[in-house]
Amino acid sequence: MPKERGAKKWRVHNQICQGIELRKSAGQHILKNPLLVNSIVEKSCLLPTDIVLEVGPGTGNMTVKLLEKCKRVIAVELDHRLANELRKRVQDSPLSSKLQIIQGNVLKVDLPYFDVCVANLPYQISSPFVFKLLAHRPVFRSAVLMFQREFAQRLVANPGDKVYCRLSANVQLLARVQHLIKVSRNSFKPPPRVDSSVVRIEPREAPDIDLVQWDAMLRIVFLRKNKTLGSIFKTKPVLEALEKNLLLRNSLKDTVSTLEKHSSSEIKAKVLAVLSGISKLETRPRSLGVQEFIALLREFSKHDFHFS
Ligand SMILES: C[S@@+](CC[C@H](N)C(=O)[O-])C[C@H]1O[C@@H](n2cnc3c(N)ncnc32)[C@H](O)[C@@H]1O
Repeated sequence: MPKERGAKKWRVHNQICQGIELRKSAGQHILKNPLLVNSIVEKSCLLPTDIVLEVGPGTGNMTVKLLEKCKRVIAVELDHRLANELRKRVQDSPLSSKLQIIQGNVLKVDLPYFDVCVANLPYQISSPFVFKLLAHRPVFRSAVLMFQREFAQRLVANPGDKVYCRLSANVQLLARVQHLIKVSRNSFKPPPRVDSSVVRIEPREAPDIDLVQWDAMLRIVFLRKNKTLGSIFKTKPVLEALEKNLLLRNSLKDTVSTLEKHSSSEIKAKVLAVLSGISKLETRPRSLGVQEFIALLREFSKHDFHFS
C-alpha cells in the first residue's frame, strides 16, 4: 500500500485521549474494552506478593487493575505525556504507593527485578522485547503480552504449521508459549489495521548448547525451510562455510598450520563424509521441533562442525 494512503487513514482515526494526541509512531492504541482488560489481568494469575513489570501503560487502564492484584507495579512508558497522566490518575489513590513509573524506552532501560510482565505492546518492538525478556535474569515466572495476531501465531506455531519459522523455534527453545485470547482491532482506540492476540510466555532453563551456533544453524535452515536438510547442507554456500569453519578451527587448534597439514580437498571430503552420517537429512526444517534441532546441532558439534 502506498505510504500516503496509510497516513491519510491514520489522520481519519487520529484520537485525542484525555487531552493527549495519540502518536502512531509509538504504537499508541488504547484498550477501550474493560472486559478485555479484566480478562488479561485475570490470565496473568497474579499473586498478592508479585512485582509486575508493565510495558507501555498508556493512560493506565490496565495499570489500575494490576495495582489492585499485586504488591507493586513498575511501569515503563516511553511518552512523558502519558507517564505524567498516569501519575496524576493514581496520585490521590492508596494504590499510588505501589506504583513506580520509569519514563523511557523499554528496549534501552535496564529491566528491574519482576515476577510477571504484562503488556499491551507497541507492535514495532515485539521481537526485540521478547528476546530482551528471555535474556533477562533472574528468570521471571511469566509474561502475558499482546501482539499483532500474525506475530502471535508465529510464536506459538508447531512444527509442520504453515507459519512455523525461525522465530517459533528460537522462542520455544527458551520458553513455553501459549495463545490465550483473540483480540479484535475494534477493542482499541484508535483501532489498528490488524487484529491482535494475547500470548503467555513462560521462560524455561536454556539447554546446554552454544546459542550462537544454534542461531547460525537456524538462519541457514529456515532460509530454505521447504527443502530437505540434506539438500540445504549440500548447497554450495553452506558447504563452503562449513569447510571454511572446519579449516579455521583446526588451524587455531594445531600448532602447525592446518593449511599445510590438510589439503582443502581433504577438508571437503571430511565435510561430505560427516554430512552423509548426519541423521534426518531427508527431513525438512519446517517439520522439526526444538528437540530435533538441538539433536542436530549436537551431531554437528560432535564432528567439530561450526556454522559461524
Ligand atoms: C498499544 S499502547 C498500550 C497502552 C495501554 N497499555 C493500553 O492498553 O491501553 C502502547 C504503549 O506503549 C508505549 N510505548 C511505545 N514504545 C515504547 C517503548 N519503546 N518503551 C516503553 N513504552 C513504549 C506507548 O507510548 C503506549 O503507551
